[in-house]
This record gives sequence, C-alpha cells and structure tokens, in this order.
Amino acid sequence: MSNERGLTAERGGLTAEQEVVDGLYSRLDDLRGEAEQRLAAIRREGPSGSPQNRSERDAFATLYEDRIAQLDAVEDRLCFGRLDLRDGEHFYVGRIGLSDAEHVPLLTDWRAPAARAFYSATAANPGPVVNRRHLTTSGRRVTAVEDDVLDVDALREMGADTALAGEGALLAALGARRTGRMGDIVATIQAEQDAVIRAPMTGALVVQGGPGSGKTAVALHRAAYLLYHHREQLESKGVLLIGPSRTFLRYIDHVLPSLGETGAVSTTLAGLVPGVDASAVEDDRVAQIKGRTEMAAVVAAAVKERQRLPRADRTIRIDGRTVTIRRSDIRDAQAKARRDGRPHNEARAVFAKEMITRLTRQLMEQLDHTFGDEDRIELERDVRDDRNIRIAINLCWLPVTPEQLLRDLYSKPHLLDHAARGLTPDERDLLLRPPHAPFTDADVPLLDEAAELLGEMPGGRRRRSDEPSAEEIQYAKDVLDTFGDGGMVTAESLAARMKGGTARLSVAERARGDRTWTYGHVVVDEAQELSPMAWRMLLRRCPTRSFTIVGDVAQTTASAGTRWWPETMDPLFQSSWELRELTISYRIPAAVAAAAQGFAKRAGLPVSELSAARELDDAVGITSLRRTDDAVSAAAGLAREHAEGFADAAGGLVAVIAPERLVAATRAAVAGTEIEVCTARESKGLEFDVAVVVEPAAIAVRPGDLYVALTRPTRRLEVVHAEPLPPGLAG
Ligand SMILES: Nc1ncnc2c1ncn2[C@@H]1O[C@H](COP(=O)(O)OP(=O)(O)OP(=O)(O)O)[C@@H](O)[C@H]1O
Repeated sequence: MSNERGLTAERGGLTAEQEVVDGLYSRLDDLRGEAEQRLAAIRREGPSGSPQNRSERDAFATLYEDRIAQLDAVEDRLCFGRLDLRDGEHFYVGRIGLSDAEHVPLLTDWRAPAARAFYSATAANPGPVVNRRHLTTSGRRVTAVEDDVLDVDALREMGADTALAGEGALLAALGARRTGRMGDIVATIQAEQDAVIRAPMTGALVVQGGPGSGKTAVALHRAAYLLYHHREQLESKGVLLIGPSRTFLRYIDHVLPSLGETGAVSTTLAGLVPGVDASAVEDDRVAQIKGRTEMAAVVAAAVKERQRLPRADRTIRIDGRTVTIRRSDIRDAQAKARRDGRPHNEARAVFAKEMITRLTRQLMEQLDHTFGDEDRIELERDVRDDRNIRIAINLCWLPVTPEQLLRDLYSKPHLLDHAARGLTPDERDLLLRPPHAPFTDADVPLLDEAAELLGEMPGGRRRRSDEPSAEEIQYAKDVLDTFGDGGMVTAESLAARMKGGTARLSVAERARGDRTWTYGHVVVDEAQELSPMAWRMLLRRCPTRSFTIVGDVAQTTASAGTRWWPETMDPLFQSSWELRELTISYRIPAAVAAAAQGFAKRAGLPVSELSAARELDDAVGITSLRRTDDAVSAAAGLAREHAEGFADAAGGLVAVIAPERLVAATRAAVAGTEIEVCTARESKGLEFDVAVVVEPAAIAVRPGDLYVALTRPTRRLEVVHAEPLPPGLAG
C-alpha cells in the first residue's frame, strides 16, 4: 500500500458534483430556515394560555431547537459519497437523509439499508454497485472525488485493486493532524467495521480489536445506527455510553452530535451513582478484591447485619404497664418483612408495623375491657410514639444509607470479619480504612449494590405517581423470567425503573439524575477494565441485556479486569453474546505496530492480530541515555522540538507518557507549552500525533500499561530511556 497515494482515481468532473452538493446545502439551509421561523413564532406567543397549552408549546419549542441543533451539526461533510448502480440509477450518501419539498429523496442517510453498499461492496462482492465515489469536501466546496470501480470488467481493464475502501479518502483522514477531539469516520467506515456497526441489536456484541482498530469509533457509530433503526424502543429509554475517564468522554463528545444524535448519556462508571465523589486512588490489590463477585455477598451480609436479633427478651414500661419485646416476635416480624421482598430500608415499615401490632396486643391483653377499632388505633399510636419502643425497634432493623453501610464495613473489623467470611484475614486487612476515608472507583459498584439492597431511606419514598402498577410489575417479572436476574434486581424495583416519567426533562437529563434508570442499550468502551462487580452494576442498568462492548484484552491494566472474554461474558450473558474482531489499526503506522507488538508478545499479552493501514517512514525513534537523571530533560527536549515543528505547520498534538514518579518533573520541564503529560493509564483511549514514552521499563511493571503507551501516536513514537529497554522493544 503506498504511503501518499492521494486522490488520484478521480473520474468525472468536480463541477458536476459541486452542483449536487450546492443543491444539498441549499435544502439544508431551507429546512433550518423553516425550523427557525417556527421556533420564532412559538416564542412570540409568550408564556400565556393554560398549563396544558404551555407545556405543548414548550414541547414544540424543544422539538424545533433539537431540529436546528441537528441540522447545524451535520453541516461539515454533509454529503460524502455517491453510489452508481448496475441499473443506471445513482444516489448520494450523507450524514442525514434529505428530501426536497415534493418528498423526492436527495440524500440517503448513511445508516439506511440502501447506504450499506457504500461501506460493504467490494470488487469481489459488488452487489448492485458498479461504482462507489468518495467526495471530499472542505466547508461547502468539493475538493476531490475518488472512485472505487466495482464493476469487475471495468476493474480488470484498469488493472486496479483496492483492499481498503476509498483508500485515498481514508489515508487523507488518517494523516490529518490530531486536534484533541475525536472526529466521526462516517465517510470512510471500512467493511469489517461496518459489519459491527450494523450487527443486529440482540444480546451482547463484544468487539475485540488491537489499539487504533476503531473500537471507540465503531462503538459510537453503532450507537447512532441503533438509535436510527430502533428509534421508538431506544428514544424513551436512552442509550448509555460508558467511558474510562472524564478526559476520554471530552475527547469523544463531538462524535454523536456530528452524527445527528443527542439521545445518549455518556458517563464514567463512577458517574452512574449520582452524588458520589470517587476521586481517591487506592492500591490495585484492594481494587481487585472489591471488584470480585463475592463482594455482592459481603454487601448483602452487611445489610442483613442491620436486621438484628437481641440476645434476650427486654421489657419496657409504657403508661404504667409493661410490654416485652420478645426475641420470638422480632424473629417473626423480621421474617415477615423479608418475605415482603422490598429493599431493607423500605421493608423496615413492615417490620415496625408488625412489632407495633404485637406489642399493642400485649397491652390490650393486660387491659380488662373490650376494644373497639378506635381504641385499638389510639393504643397503637401510643406504642408507636413511645421513645423507648421506637429505639428498640430501630435497633433491630436499622435504616442506613449505602455510604454509611460501606464506611462502617470498612472501618469496623468485627463487621468486616462477620460479613466477609469468604475473604482471607489478609484480604480483610487490606479492605480496612479510617471511617472518613474518601471513596474510590472500585467502591462505586459496591455502593450501587448496597443502594439496590437498601432502597430509599424512610421519608425518601418515591412519589405515588412514579410507583409501578400491577401490570408493570408483571411485565418486569416477565422480563426477569426471560432474561434471568441473577438476584440483582427485584420485579418491583425493575418495574419502577422501567416506568417512564412524565417530567418534561429530556431522557438524558432524567436518566443522569436517577440511579435506578434502565436504558434501552448500553455501550461500554475500554470494557476490558471492568470488574465483575462493575458488570453487575451495568447489567442492572439494562435488564434486557442489550450491550455493545468494545475493548482489547491485551490493554487490560486493572487487576480485576478481563484477560479472556469468555471468562467474563459467559456468566453474564450465557449464550447471548457474540465476539467480533477488528484487525486493522487505523491509528498507528506499521513500524509503531511492529514495535508495540514485539514487546507485547514477549510480555505474554494476549495480543490480537493487527495490521496497520499506513506505513510511514521514520515512525519510531529510540533515544538511549547513560544517566536516568537525563531522561526527563531529553524527553521534554524532543517533545518541544516536535511541538515547534507542528506550530510551523498545520498544528498537531504532542504528549509525553511517563511513569507516575516522573510525571511532576516532566510537567515542570514542558511548562508553558501545549505538550500534554500523562501516565500510561491516563492516555488510555486517546491519541496524539507524536508520543514520547519515557523509561518504558518502569511503565512495563504492568505490561498492559506500556502496550497502551506505545500505541498512542498517529505519526511518530519516541522512546527515551536510560534503564534497559524491556525485551521485545529493543532492536
Ligand atoms: N474507518 C476509518 N476511517 C477513518 N479513521 C478511522 C477509521 N477507523 C478508525 N479511524 C481512526 O483511527 C483512530 C483510532 O480509532 P479508535 O480510537 O476508535 O481506536 P480504538 O480501537 O478504540 O483504539 P484503542 O484501543 O487505543 O482505544 C481514530 O482517530 C479514528 O478516528
């Protein structure tokens, strides 16, 4: 494959295509103008009228605002392709579908079935397509056209052969300077990526692929594709997108809007439990323990511990009489509350009511006359309001928040010993910490597990109108019967989550603030890092188990993460999951791929087969130093050189990826420049034109970390070292 093949295969005039593209933009302008006029008309009406009229008007205003935002977002590269068919017809492919005022189609949405051939037709398997044309535009101007001739006879005459669809357009896209924001790839999606994007929405689709194979891009385009094809099903529930860090979410946050979609909620795992600050960092061994499935039983035991049976019966004086709080009554009332099936905090009311009934009965037996209903109710009120009785009942069924439950568990050795019997004493010691220590990422799934088992605190009950009806609960039961719940969610709480609210907030806004929201589909990026407990948390967010999961088991850095997909996926999805692989790296040049893979294979990482889409000269540089002390200044010097070079040209991103201990010094050494400095873990999922990797041996303490670091650059990898290079990287 040549390096700078360029857009040479141009046939047919730019002028003709420019006219078509002008027509499309003019239609886009008309539609935007119409929406703006309607919005202005609604705004002119002002806030008068009945509440019903007002909410209708608000709903329309939101509709037009969304439409305008969508039309704005598709401005760049509105149209990027044309297909010529065997029957002489042709049509244009673009970001959205457009028709003229008479409903004659002008532009076909890239996600429509007809557009599929744009991505999947090959010379060997052209279907009805004889020619695929890639249009490159800059602003509204067509700057190049490139044809893939798929008619076999014509192809033979030309003596051409292409492995990558629209190679010129693709190489131009891959060679573009990085801006720090991920762009969409809608104009150049390749066949193996297209097959993943358009795969049916059943069960879980796991996409394994080496670094730069487009997993993130594919996951985002699949989300847009699913929203387009399953609009009704997904719009009211939303699509959840999980990314590894806030930096990463910022990096990708343009992509879905540029595809005309705003219905996805993107967040980190920690963001799924509103109000929790999980900013603290902890030892990997502790995170690994917290990530194990057994921790679900530990949390359950900690909750159960709040349902206590005192050692002995206890008497309490009330209004000159004595009642006995009997162990047998407590045991019966607790059993009744558990049978009720509601979470701990909510079931407390059942326990308390039963105890009050039994204590009232004791009082009635002591009083020597017959009771009417009113007398009994009054007596019950006396019992309920008695301070000592309230305390005694509370002690046997203690309401607690998830945060307090975990803080107690981690800070009280006797509680931990009791709840975590399955852990070794050493493991329990590792979990111990002071009561006010801040939470970490690995605590989030445990907090979520606890929240699920505890439910709302007394007084914090859901509003009546949000409570599910018997039919909704039955439906939730059916869903659980069909998919199996693994004990993670009750039919009642599932039904409550499935119930659509009536608030006028967008789905994304409502979902964000509600821990119990369930989504129509979940997309997980860097999924190899998730622990079994994190997976439990995600499964609760999507009881129908409709998932797109992308990751690379060779890049796993979390010790609770996945190294072999079946091990993680089989218990979660049984047979309802499918593995697909992506095999071409679009990010890294061939020489960088060879260096990174050489290291990874020697380190025993489970690397995927990966070929690079581009060969660039001079893509790897190794600087060897005598003194470790020089590594930071040498790396900073190299980074500055590249950054200055980019400043003269069309821009470009430079990063130094350093071991944790050298990060602060490196930051100081590049202060005042745009150069990014990060650890390997922080660089996960991101990319730069040039990556300078400092002291790789120190990063390779966790081999997955170094594999991540080495695979970040799109143009050049610089390795700077004084310590010996790790095996496989040298030479
Ligand atoms: N078909 C394509 N056309 C143009 N660019 C592409 C294509 N596929 C991927 N890319 C580009 O390649 C780069 C790497 O893609 P992406 O980040 O999705 O890879 P990844 O597999 O998620 O990588 P990692 O495992 O390192 O996170 C991105 O800049 C992306 O835009």
